[in-house]
Amino acid sequence: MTPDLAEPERQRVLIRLLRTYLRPYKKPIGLLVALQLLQTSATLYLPTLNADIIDNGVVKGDTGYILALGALMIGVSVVQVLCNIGAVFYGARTAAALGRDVRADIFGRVQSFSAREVGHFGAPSLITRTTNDVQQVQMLVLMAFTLMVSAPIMCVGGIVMALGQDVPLSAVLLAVVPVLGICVSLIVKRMRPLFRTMQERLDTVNRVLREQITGNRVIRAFVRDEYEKGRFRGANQELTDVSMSTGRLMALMFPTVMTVVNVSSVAVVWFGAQRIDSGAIQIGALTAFLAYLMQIVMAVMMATFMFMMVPRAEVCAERIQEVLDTDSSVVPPLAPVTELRGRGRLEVRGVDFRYPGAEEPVLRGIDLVARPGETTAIIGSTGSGKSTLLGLVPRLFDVTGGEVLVDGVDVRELEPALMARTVGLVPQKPYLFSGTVATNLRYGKPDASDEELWQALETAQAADFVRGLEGGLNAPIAQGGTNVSGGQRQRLAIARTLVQRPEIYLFDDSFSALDYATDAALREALARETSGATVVIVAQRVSTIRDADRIVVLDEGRVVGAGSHHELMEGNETYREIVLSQLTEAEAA
Ligand SMILES: Nc1ncnc2c1ncn2[C@@H]1O[C@H](COP(=O)(O)OP(=O)(O)OP(=O)(O)O)[C@@H](O)[C@H]1O
Repeated sequence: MTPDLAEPERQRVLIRLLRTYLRPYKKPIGLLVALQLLQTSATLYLPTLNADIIDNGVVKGDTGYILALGALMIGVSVVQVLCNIGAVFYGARTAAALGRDVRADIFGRVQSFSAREVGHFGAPSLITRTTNDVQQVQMLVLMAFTLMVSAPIMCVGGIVMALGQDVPLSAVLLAVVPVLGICVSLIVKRMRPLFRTMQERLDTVNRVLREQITGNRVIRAFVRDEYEKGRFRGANQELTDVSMSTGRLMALMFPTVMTVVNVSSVAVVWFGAQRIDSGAIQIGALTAFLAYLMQIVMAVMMATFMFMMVPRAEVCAERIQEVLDTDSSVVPPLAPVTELRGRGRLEVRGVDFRYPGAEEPVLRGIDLVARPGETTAIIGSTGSGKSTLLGLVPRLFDVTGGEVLVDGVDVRELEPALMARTVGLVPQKPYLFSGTVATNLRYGKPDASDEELWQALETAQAADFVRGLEGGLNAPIAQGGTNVSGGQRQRLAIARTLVQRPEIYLFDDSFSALDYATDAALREALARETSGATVVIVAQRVSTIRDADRIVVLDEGRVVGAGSHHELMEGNETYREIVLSQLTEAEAA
């Protein structure tokens, strides 16, 4: 799904992301750079001071000199430590702020997505991108703040200071630095593709896990635990394999670097001893030289650490940017209509709809009108396009042809808040959020009073069951509403829409999990409650819709008939077939 970008392009994506999100933090970044400069200079100065103490204090037995320079060394060390603390503090704070900002923007973008974009990325991948991917970029930033200033200065400064101690001895550096550079870049190069695979496999683990948690009941019912365990084991093993491969490369890095360090230390001591023997340098200079060698190697090591993180962060940045650059296919109107003149007349005019990527449209040339004060029912066989049609009204998707009008205004022109006030959809698979019964019912109208909630519950035939719950309105609801039954969930979802009091009610097969008596009682109460409103009911069950003012029959995405129950029984073969598959001739009459 993620396009495979070329390496330079991927680097540009990371740089663009960092530039955008670091721009507001110029001041703290400037401060931490200054602090890093100071602390690195102090670090570089210390071995020279040490050499001075040895050569001019210890060797000559000058205690006063040792004390004076010792005090200076303590002062320099204090400056170094304080600057380091300050730099780490500002670095961590800025990196955390960057992470927060990127996460907020991804979340905002995902919220604007229609079902089409969510389907394109997949929920697990969107979650990984918002959490893990952002964290990788955040970690790189933190590392860069600590090292980007200090590592190059340490490296170059170390070389300059080493040259200052003894030029011929510095020839050792000519061999050490390139050898280190080559070893490290070879290892990093091999790591890049592995990191990309690692993020993708992490996505897979998340997907499998999510599916297994969501589908837990089905897995139990089919006793497929072993099969699912195997599936997870496979995904988990693949992630482990790629992690092991990167781990092995990282493990290779340390012995390689340490070998170079040790060999070069021996070389420095060997040549240094000869230089001391010949009187060219003093013992202090050799000590300082060794310290600078260590600083140079440490700088290269730290830079390597950072570069090891770059490929992974690049992959993550690309995945983050992909989400941020994706526009919702349901675009908010440029000049939104904020008020409607009417009571919620719904008209579907010549509507076609094709799902993204599908060859055939699922709806073709649909015309229908649902008027205020009337109940319009839509019936049709499974897969005939009923849910799709309802979804076009609150713009879960936008039509691919024709138009959907509310009080004569195209829904694509409506201000989202006005849309929410006007159209209330009870989806086929209602979703309840974690919280309480009350927080769920107030979802569309946060200021609704308890009386309003109870009234909606009464109408939805859910009052008795809520009264029976411990805590009543404050009874806890689990994520997805998994701690209530399917029928109870449906009724709570109906009550939630009733609390909102929209002008157009869309019930998508919302009575399917109810028994006949509850279904009838609910429809009767609903008729009283929603009188004056436009009600559209999608149902499979004939008894649910036979009393509707108008019944629209859908077949393979087309309207094949419309009228009252009796009219359709007389003249519509598709309707007759559906009805007679559920009722006898006598019952249907
Ligand atoms: N997200 C989607 N992507 C692609 N095709 C889809 C999608 N959702 C539904 N479809 C297809 O569109 C057609 C109509 O589906 P829809 O859910 O609207 O039917 P329905 O009449 O509501 O069915 P049911 O009575 O079973 O709920 C089906 O053939 C289905 O395969």
